[in-house]
Amino acid sequence: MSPQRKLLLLGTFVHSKTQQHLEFLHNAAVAVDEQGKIAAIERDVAEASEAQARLLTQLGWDEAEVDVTVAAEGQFFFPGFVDTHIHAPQYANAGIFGKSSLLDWLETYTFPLESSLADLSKARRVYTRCVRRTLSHGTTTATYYATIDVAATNLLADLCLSMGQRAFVGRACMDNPDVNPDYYRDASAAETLRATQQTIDHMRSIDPGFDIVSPILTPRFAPSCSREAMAGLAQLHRETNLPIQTHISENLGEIQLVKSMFPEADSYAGVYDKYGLLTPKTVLAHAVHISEEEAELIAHRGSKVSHCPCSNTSLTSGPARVRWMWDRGIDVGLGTDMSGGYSPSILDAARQAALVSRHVAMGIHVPEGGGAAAVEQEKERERVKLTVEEALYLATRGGARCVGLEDKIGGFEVGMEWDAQLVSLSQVSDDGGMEEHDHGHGLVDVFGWESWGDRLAKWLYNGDDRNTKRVWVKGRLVHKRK
Ligand SMILES: Nc1nc2[nH]cnc2c(=O)[nH]1
Ligand SMILES: [Zn+2]
Repeated sequence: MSPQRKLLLLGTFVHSKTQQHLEFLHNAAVAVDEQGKIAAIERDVAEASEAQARLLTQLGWDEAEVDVTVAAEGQFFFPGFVDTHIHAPQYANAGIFGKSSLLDWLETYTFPLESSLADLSKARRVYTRCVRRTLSHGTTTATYYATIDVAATNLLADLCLSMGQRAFVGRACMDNPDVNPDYYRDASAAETLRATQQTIDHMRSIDPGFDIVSPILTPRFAPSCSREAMAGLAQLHRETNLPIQTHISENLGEIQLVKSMFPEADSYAGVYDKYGLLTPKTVLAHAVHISEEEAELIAHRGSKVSHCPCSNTSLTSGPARVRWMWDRGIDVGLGTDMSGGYSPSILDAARQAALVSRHVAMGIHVPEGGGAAAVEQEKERERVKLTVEEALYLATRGGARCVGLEDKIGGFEVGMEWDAQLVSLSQVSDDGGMEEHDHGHGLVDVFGWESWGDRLAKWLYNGDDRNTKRVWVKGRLVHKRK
């Protein structure tokens, strides 16, 4: 890859300071070095030009070696989104799920599509589009499931690297002949491990430090794996410290299936724990129906949860309880779970997380007739609702923690990497029209009197890819909207 130029970004920067608070840096400047790292931040200067001059002097950088990007009025820089759970091959099915729920959806829609991507020209089309599309929605890091096919999985890794999306790429492991169809499964546990190793070797050859693209060990979900395959993947994790991803407790039928298949375990989480897969580097997608004991076990092991609200609604899996998981000390991020979820957008996932938390609130029974119990339940209803700040935290820093990148991405701090998006919200002109340059800027209208907090709320609830003008990963410009 050709060496990158240094960057200087000027204007308003917004990021999560904590889970509950956004921080707004106005008239600020961020300097990014050739390695894509934030070298310095200057805040609260009177004018952008002053910030620029100060930073260049402080760093000893020459103006000629720096590319400058200025966020105009109504624009701001925001950390790139982290999608902690997405199926790249299923992109071709986004929106196609009818009235299915998990187990029949897998059989009817998903396995046939995934197996067809052994055709590499088809895989290239779908994967190229998936990476481009998610980048255009501001996803700078994606934790992908691929398929069982080694060549197509390696191709996905190649495409992420060449298009510049930070990615964890997992070959789907599924060797159980009783659950997986004959036309789409690994021949044996040994084959599962051998094929997985081939994808690890490939990713090491294209990105030796796993800087942009990293393998992730991917037992599809307990029912699709033999005990030997799960134990073997856990052994591989202990040898390599590679991350792990899988699904857990998404659907009631699935939970029954796990119970009948693994009588030796106390629970679904107990199956993964028994076979060594519950680790601090494990991301568990869904966790809709986990019990108190399972939550305690997951928290104790330090495993993370990818909350996939769009998928959980689309496949009628159920409403996952983010506040409840946070209360128990579980780190949570967001996943599109495309195409269980129909949307490729993490902004959309954040919005749906906020809405689903309100459904959780509405499900809390408030006894009639008032009294202390009713007051408590009313308070609880309020408490479980996610705020705008919390939803945007889930989309950025929360996701970064889930995938072990909290020191590198998710916020703007010196030493972190420049994974960011430039967001633009339309300014309404005095006559109620749009400012000339704002045509085609999407659904968000800013009148000018809104606080910055309110602007972010408008973006969360009505924003889309039309608002994402530029996207960078590790300092490299990876998407630009005309
Ligand atoms: N949502 C979802 N759940 C799964 N469980 C096993 N495989 C899948 C999948 O592809 N999507
Ligand atoms: Zn999934």
